[in-house]
Amino acid sequence: MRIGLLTSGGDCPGLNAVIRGAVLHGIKTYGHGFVGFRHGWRGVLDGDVIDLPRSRVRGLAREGGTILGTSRTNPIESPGGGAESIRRVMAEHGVDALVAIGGEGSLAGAKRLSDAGIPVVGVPKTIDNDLDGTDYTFGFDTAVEIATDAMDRLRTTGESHRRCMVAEVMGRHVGWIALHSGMSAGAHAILIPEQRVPMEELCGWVSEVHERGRSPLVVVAEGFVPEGYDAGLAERGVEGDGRPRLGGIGEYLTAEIERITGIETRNAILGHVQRGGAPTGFDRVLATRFGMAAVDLVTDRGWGQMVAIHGTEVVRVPFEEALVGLKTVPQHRWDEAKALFGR
Ligand SMILES: Nc1ncnc2c1ncn2[C@@H]1O[C@H](COP(=O)(O)OP(=O)(O)OP(=O)(O)O)[C@@H](O)[C@H]1O
Ligand SMILES: O=P(O)(O)OC[C@H]1O[C@](O)(CO)[C@@H](O)[C@@H]1O
Ligand SMILES: [Mg+2]
Repeated sequence: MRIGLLTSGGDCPGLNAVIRGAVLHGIKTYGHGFVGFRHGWRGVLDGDVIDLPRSRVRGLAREGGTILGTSRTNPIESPGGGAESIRRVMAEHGVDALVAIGGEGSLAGAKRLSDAGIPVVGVPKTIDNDLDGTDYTFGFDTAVEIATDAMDRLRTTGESHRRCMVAEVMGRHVGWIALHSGMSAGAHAILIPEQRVPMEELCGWVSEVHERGRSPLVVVAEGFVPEGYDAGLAERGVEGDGRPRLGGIGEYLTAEIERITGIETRNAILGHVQRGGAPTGFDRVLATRFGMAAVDLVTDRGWGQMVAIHGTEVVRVPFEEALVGLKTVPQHRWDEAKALFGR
């Protein structure tokens, strides 16, 4: 078979390891051939294709980003989109099947194409870890490592000045990165989109920590909204694709904490640093296994499914099961973390 790979949505560490795992396993085990579509679904619509021989994936497991490039192109509603155009492009390039490596948005597109008869399977990716149907997505562990390292550094400068430090991490709809990096760095408050904490409660935690001689560390996910405030708190307009532009809640909290508690406070927005650079060992292994399993899935003609990890086993999950809703932080995980906030 000749298999076309594409990476779609925000990039994340481990995408290249998926490509390498798929190509090596596919060539060595089955004798398949591989091409890559450039810039996500855009390349599939435009027929923008590169060959992926074994030599092209050498050493890729440790490289960040994606050698194919990515985009947030909608494969159906974009100009030139739809199953018929994609079928035509695949035929022109002799591509028998697609492996879509993406988050919930990109895989929703893959599901619709699969429903329309396109032979496509999925590989779940995102630093946000918000995809249901898999215990982990690769990229998440790397993002947590990067954020933890940044917070360790914020703590030493914070302690030196007896300041409160606010660290804003990614997490548009869910707080997994905030929860894990905050817990790992010993944060005194963690604020996530799933929980609407009032400002008074947050300031209470900050003051208690300061009173016992420590420098408070507050970790906030970009999608957090304090109780009693509306969702438009950090108005920064919208992205090209209509998503609200996030980033800024940390700045807002910093001013509010300083105003309410009188404690000198500083803010750091970690932003895209969390998505850059080499994947951790955990993510390299997960991504490599996902790439290999996706090729097994294609070989078995398991269209309309994605690979996933349940416990330590790589499994197959139908798109329709995996894409029902986002995997949010459950209440008990928040309660567990909250027991360590403040005093
Ligand atoms: N139901 C859908 N049908 C077709 N295309 C979709 C659908 N939902 C989203 N998309 C397309 O997929 C693109 C990527 O989705 P999104 O921006 O959510 O990224 P993602 O793949 O979920 O990855 P991440 O959230 O990690 O960046 C969207 O910009 C949109 O063009
Ligand atoms: O790269 P962009 O378009 O700024 O997107 C940022 C978004 O992508 C993610 O990194 C992954 O979905 C989110 O955490 C963040 O809100
Ligand atoms: Mg998404």
